[in-house]
Amino acid sequence: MAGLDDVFGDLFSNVDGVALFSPSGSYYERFADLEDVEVIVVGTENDVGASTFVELPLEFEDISDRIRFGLEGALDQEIIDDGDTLACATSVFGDDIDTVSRVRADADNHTGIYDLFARSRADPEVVKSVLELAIELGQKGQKGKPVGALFVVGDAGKVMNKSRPLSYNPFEKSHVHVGDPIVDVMLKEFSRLDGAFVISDAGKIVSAYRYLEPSAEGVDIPKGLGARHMAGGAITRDTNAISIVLSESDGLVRAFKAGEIILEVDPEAY
Ligand SMILES: Nc1ncnc2c1ncn2[C@@H]1O[C@H](COP(=O)(O)OP(=O)(O)OP(=O)(O)O)[C@@H](O)[C@H]1O
Ligand SMILES: [Mn+2]
Repeated sequence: MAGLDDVFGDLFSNVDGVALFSPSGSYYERFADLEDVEVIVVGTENDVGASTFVELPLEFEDISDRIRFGLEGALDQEIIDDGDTLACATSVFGDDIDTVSRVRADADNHTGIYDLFARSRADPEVVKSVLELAIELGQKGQKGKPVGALFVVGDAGKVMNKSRPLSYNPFEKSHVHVGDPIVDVMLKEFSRLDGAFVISDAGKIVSAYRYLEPSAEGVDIPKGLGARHMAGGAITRDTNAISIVLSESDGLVRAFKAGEIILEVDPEAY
């Protein structure tokens, strides 16, 4: 099998580092004695107590999203340099690591998936909570029926200025935050209603029922998507908010930042 080692060995020869995605403790330990190899652990939790760690907001089902998040995070945290080549080891089929990808960290080829969480106006935990809520809503729907929803997160003052109420605001005088289980139930209940939810940087629900009126000029959203996605994308170009949109028609959750679509996830995969 020496021949195969030569061929597959190219995948990890001369790499600048190894990124282990959610390794088990025993897997991680096997790297401890290797010399001259920088080991970066990427995962939703640092179970193995690695000293170099990039936290994932969720275990991205899409492998390229998972790897991009890890590399963009490692670049941002200055763990690796632009142009470094990494062997990224992750699991595709089961719980154990079964796949190695050789990937070059290219700062110019920046998807913004890490920035969406770590470099948005809103608190990363707030972005994560809203994304989880949208995924859950996509899985369950409202009383079994598919439901759509639009969450605009961060820079709430400006978002309020670029929108108008469709109805009375049920959150008018309340001081409630996303992530609170009762609030999550309320948000799911109100998702039947028209318009957008506006959420502050700190996660306070500022309003429901907002009709967004951003200028949609020059905003590029995937073909086939309608007014909800157009408004959700455009508001993130006119303000420093990000938006998370659940589509009633195709069931996918999409995130927008700076007028661009950054992430697309299928709730059924979680
Ligand atoms: N500018 C807007 N601001 C807030 N909500 C909006 C806006 N435009 C549309 N919506 C909401 O989106 C809903 C669906 O509109 P539409 O079908 O055109 O969007 P879509 O992008 O195709 O979304 P979906 O994939 O869920 O159908 C509307 O009923 C309304 O509640
Ligand atoms: Mn539609």
